[in-house]
Amino acid sequence: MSNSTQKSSCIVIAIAGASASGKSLIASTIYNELKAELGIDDIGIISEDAYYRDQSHLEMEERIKTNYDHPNSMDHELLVEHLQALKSGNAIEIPEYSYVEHTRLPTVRAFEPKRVIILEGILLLTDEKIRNEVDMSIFVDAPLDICFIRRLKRDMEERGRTMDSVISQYNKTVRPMFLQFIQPSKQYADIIVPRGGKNRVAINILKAQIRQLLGQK
Ligand SMILES: Nc1ncnc2c1ncn2[C@@H]1O[C@H](COP(=O)(O)OP(=O)(O)O)[C@@H](O)[C@H]1O
Ligand SMILES: O=c1ccn([C@@H]2O[C@H](COP(=O)(O)O)[C@@H](O)[C@H]2O)c(=O)[nH]1
Repeated sequence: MSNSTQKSSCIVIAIAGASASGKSLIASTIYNELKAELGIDDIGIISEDAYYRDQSHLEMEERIKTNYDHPNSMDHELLVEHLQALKSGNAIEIPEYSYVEHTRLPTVRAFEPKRVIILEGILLLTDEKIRNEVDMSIFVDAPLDICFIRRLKRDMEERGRTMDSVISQYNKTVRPMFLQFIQPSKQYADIIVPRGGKNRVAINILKAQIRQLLGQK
């Protein structure tokens, strides 16, 4: 539960888990289904990936070497600042990130305060400062081989990667950082969702819990 000292009517849900475990799919399913009940202005999704650090000062060959699965690659300070601003009723500007350029774009996404904010990202639960801002935390638990197959397909189709580059990054950083940081952060989850993004029973339970939290605010 949230340790935040600010009194807020905003509920923050964190969805963590391995890359390609189904976090975005669960987030967008909950968003689409609850938006019909709550209204489009009352629920929103924030991706932790938007908070990868800006690397525009680095050459491309340096950017490619960054370990994007280590907690230090994320600007969690800015994410915490943004969550606190939203809870205080202030709008924020979320950075836009390019997986192809490996840096922030010059554009931002304006985001108004909402009653429900769904955060999704691999490293969210590794950071106590983020955990303190969260009302309910979820860990999506899909087998790593399945995640790898999904990631290989997605990164080649959507993120401009070759098969060799996906395999090399997976062996060098994605898998080791999952084992070192992401998997142990499962201990901080309130709910563990097996099988990834299409677990209907889990999604219904999560929606019911969000409604209950809203009723308590
Ligand atoms: N349970 C599932 N069954 C089949 N495909 C899935 C399932 N969950 C996710 N996917 C697909 O796998 C890919 C990665 O899922 P995504 O939700 O984007 O992962 P993440 O946000 O955890 O990186 C997407 O193409 C998504 O549609
Ligand atoms: O420039 C970048 C930034 C991130 N990544 C990889 O993205 C995943 C996290 O995104 P998911 O949508 O949760 O899969 C992370 O594992 C990074 O390795 C990247 O390759 N390049």
